[in-house]
Amino acid sequence: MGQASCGAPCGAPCGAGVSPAPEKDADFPSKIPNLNSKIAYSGLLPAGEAALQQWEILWNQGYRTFKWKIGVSPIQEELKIFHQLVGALPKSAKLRLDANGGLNWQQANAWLQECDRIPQIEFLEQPLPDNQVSDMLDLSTRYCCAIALDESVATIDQMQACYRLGWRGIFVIKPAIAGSPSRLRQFCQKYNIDAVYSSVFETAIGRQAALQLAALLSHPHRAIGFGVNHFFAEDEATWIWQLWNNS
Ligand SMILES: O=C(O)CCC(=O)c1ccccc1C(=O)O
Repeated sequence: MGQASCGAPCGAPCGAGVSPAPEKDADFPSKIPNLNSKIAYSGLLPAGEAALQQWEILWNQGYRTFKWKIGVSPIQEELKIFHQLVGALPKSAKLRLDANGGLNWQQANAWLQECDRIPQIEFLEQPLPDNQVSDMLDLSTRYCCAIALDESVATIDQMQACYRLGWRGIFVIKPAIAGSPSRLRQFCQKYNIDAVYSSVFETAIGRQAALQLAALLSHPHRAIGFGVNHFFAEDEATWIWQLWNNS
């Protein structure tokens, strides 16, 4: 769990412990049985300038947390779009930045400096390549902005290794690739992991299984990363639900 203040030198309120505002479940009522819970979804934005148009469409569908990919174009270009995006987003919105391990040390520091000035930023995800966990631990002590690990914690063994190394920040968990659901449940519950459950664009069946785990184990104040259906030409969840209810 995040704490109220991180002790970083900026003195600003720390994002790590701040609960995102309660959100409307974007897929509510769910087309999948037994998933009509109050879990909020994070809407995935396209990389680059396209995000400037897309966020509002998702906002109007009920999304209040968004994820934007960074580390794709030159940093100065991305920072410019980032400031436009943050300026356009309502103050109550939350924005997650996902670098997919695409930044170097200097760029990660530059992004975190920017993030520390912007309260809407919920976290920066996987700033450095997956094998640079010690450097990400180091980064997490330098800034208020929370950091999430994703590629570094792809499997349960990796989650355990990072926990042993001292990682107490956010774990982005992809149930479809993590491994045994019962081991995953044990790990999350035993160590009270600050978990963000997230999609890997799985099939409708994989999505249903992942959402069930997410409903059980997700940090209650964090949106889950399953707001991805707009990236598919067809809504598989609808398709499979119709298949099962064709009587
Ligand atoms: O996590 C989310 O919010 C959306 C899902 C997402 O970003 C994603 C989807 C498929 C494969 C990799 C990733 C990723 O987190 O990098």
